[in-house]
Amino acid sequence: MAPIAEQLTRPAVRPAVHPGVRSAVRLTGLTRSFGERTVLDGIDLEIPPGQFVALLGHSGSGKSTLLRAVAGLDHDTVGDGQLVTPARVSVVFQDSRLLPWRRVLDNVLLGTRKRDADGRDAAARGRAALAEVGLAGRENAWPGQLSGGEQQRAALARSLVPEPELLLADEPFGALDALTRIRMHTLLRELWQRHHPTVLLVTHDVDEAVVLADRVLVLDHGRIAVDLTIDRPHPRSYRDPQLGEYRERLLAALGVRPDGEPASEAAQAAPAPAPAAEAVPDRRTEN
Ligand SMILES: Nc1ncnc2c1ncn2[C@@H]1O[C@H](COP(=O)(O)OP(=O)(O)OP(=O)(O)O)[C@@H](O)[C@H]1O
Repeated sequence: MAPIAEQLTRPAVRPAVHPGVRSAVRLTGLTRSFGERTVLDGIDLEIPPGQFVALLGHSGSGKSTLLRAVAGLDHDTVGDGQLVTPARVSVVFQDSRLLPWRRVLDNVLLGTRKRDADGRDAAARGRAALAEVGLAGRENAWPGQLSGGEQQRAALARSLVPEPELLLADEPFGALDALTRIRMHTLLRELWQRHHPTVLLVTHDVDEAVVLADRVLVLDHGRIAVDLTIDRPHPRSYRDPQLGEYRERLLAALGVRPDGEPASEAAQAAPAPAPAAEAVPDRRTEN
């Protein structure tokens, strides 16, 4: 066995990349620790190409750690296990991470070659991505001239330019007001429909998870404690009673009553209140 000092500096296993293959995300025995604390404890998970997955869990349960591992960004953890991801991966965070001294189009094109392998002009792709997220005409704006929601739209546009096979999103709407968040749900689902990347969305918001995702995972004590298929067609509405059932199951798994009280204090489970509804349109009809 390696000495402790060596173990502590042993880098986490990097994702193996399969270029050119529209591959699944595959985690086998994934373990990640910070010092003595094991945050991910032998996670096995397979996500087929094109699936939209939401990841829920209590604060500190390791959601971001899992996402960072999949993104290959977990430089300060130690770990083990196997990780296979597609070649083209984009990440969107809670803050847009736009560079304030670069105009919006330049931000969207950051790190992109002027022409891609097929000879397509990057600037044209950047403009098209901005148009897709509703920011046509804002190419020359400074990030500081955009609202919070617009900045997140620009971050989504930036994530689209490399045509990702896997889109990782760490609470991308967490800092937005409720109405903007609902609009962003619609946008994200539309972008998914059009480009069909595999999506792993970290969120605290059970409603966001059930209205957007086709599969919801709950992370607890370093393991996937719940793996739930949301078998409802799109467009979905928060008012859908069957979505309400999924919501209650997930809240129960998180130890929360539908009225927001901790489950341990629940003498009786109260029925779920119906939140303000807005359909998330989706041109595809799913079974
Ligand atoms: N760089 C770090 N050094 C030490 N501990 C860390 C580090 N990053 C995360 N942790 C710890 O790992 C645990 C999981 O953190 P993580 O950010 O993955 O949780 P999370 O589920 O995403 O939480 P939240 O929902 O609050 O964002 C936490 O206890 C956190 O304190």
